[in-house]
Amino acid sequence: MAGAQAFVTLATTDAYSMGCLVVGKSLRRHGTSRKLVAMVSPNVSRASRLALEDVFDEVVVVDVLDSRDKAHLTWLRRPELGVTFTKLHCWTLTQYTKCVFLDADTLVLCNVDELFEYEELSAAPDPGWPDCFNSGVFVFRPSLNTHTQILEHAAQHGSFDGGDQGVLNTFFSDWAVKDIRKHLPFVYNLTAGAVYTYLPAFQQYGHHAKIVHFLGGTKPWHLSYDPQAANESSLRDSSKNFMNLWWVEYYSQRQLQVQKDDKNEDYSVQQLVSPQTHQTPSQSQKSSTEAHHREMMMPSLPLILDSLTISSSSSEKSEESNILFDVLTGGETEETPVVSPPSEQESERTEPETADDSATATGEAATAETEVDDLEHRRMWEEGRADYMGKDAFNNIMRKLDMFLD
Ligand SMILES: O=c1ccn([C@@H]2O[C@H](COP(=O)(O)OP(=O)(O)O[C@H]3O[C@H](CO)[C@@H](O)[C@H](O)[C@H]3O)[C@@H](O)[C@H]2O)c(=O)[nH]1
Ligand SMILES: [Mn+2]
Repeated sequence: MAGAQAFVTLATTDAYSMGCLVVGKSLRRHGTSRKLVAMVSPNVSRASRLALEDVFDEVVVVDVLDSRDKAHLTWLRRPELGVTFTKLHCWTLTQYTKCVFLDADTLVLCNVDELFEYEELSAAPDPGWPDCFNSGVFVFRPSLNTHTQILEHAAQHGSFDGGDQGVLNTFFSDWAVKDIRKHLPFVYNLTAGAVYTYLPAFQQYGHHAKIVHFLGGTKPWHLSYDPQAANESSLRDSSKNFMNLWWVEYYSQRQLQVQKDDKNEDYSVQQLVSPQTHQTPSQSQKSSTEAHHREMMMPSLPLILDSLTISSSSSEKSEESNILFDVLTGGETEETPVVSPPSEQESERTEPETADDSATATGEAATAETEVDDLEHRRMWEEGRADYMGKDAFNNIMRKLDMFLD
């Protein structure tokens, strides 16, 4: 049998912990069957760690590795990135046979468990220099041997960008040309900047986005929720909408509560395996920590999803996701038509099929067709394949939320 597999992320500060929380929640929302591991440095606060333990199977404390490569980092104008060397510790997680690393500034939009079919080292091209891979999303095999080799390589050759991406690209130096199967499709590491640099491609393929990466100096947690963007449907605002979607995921507390309860079944087993990484606080401790965490780190934002996921007392997970679906997308309670940005399927569908149909027949056919569409939409949603660029675009979701909260 194949050994355990895990998604891994990293935070060396409380701010990046907010990102990790969203990575974990978005993976759970889309029903991953793999373990979730967060690596944190010792300075990450207890409140942040406890919040992470609610979502992740393991929270592993790792030492901070610093590249101390000030020259290169200053040149990159991101002096803080030396700590990204800490990422290299992911190779020590040998309790897993294969892992997928996700930067703390990524947001998962659908189930991406198929990534485990790829081999080390698989990654998507970096948008700035596509012969380099971006190290925000990559598939790897934990191995102490590889870990030592990479650290030795780093000590000897340094990093051309001062961060982990430079080291990893010179270590796995044949990535660009050796084996195309190790090139992940760009939709697994879609950088918000791609929207601006190649808008027509984004219009063509943006629907297939699977993981968004907020690469660069401005992270979602630096900004606050922007209702303005939520009301705009221009594709150029998609990166802002992704930011808003990030905040919705961040606040999805109740949703998390239910999934956490589901997870608890094997929580104790996990504890036996790795007692050093798991201090399980009591339920009341957890919720007060959660509240504390929110007070400490969250700016003043409406707790949208708290009031949204009203059905969290239900123990049926599928029922839960149906109700969430209804509230987010209109579903059975739909009163006004959802306005979607124009898309090919959309415009085809609204065109009358034949001009000589009687009004009643057309009406009936249209109703039947809408029902089929609704069912298909619901099925896609339940499979974790929400259409964030179309029907489930943030502005549509917000419109429904506003209706619901009124
Ligand atoms: O103070 C920090 C900085 C980074 N990180 C972690 O390291 C990752 C990478 O840093 P990030 O700020 O996300 O870098 P990017 O803006 O994504 O920049 C690029 O350059 C980095 C340095 O080479 C690579 O690690 C990234 O994958 C690559 O996308 C983060 O997501 C976190 O997981 C921390 O925990 N604390
Ligand atoms: Mn990143």
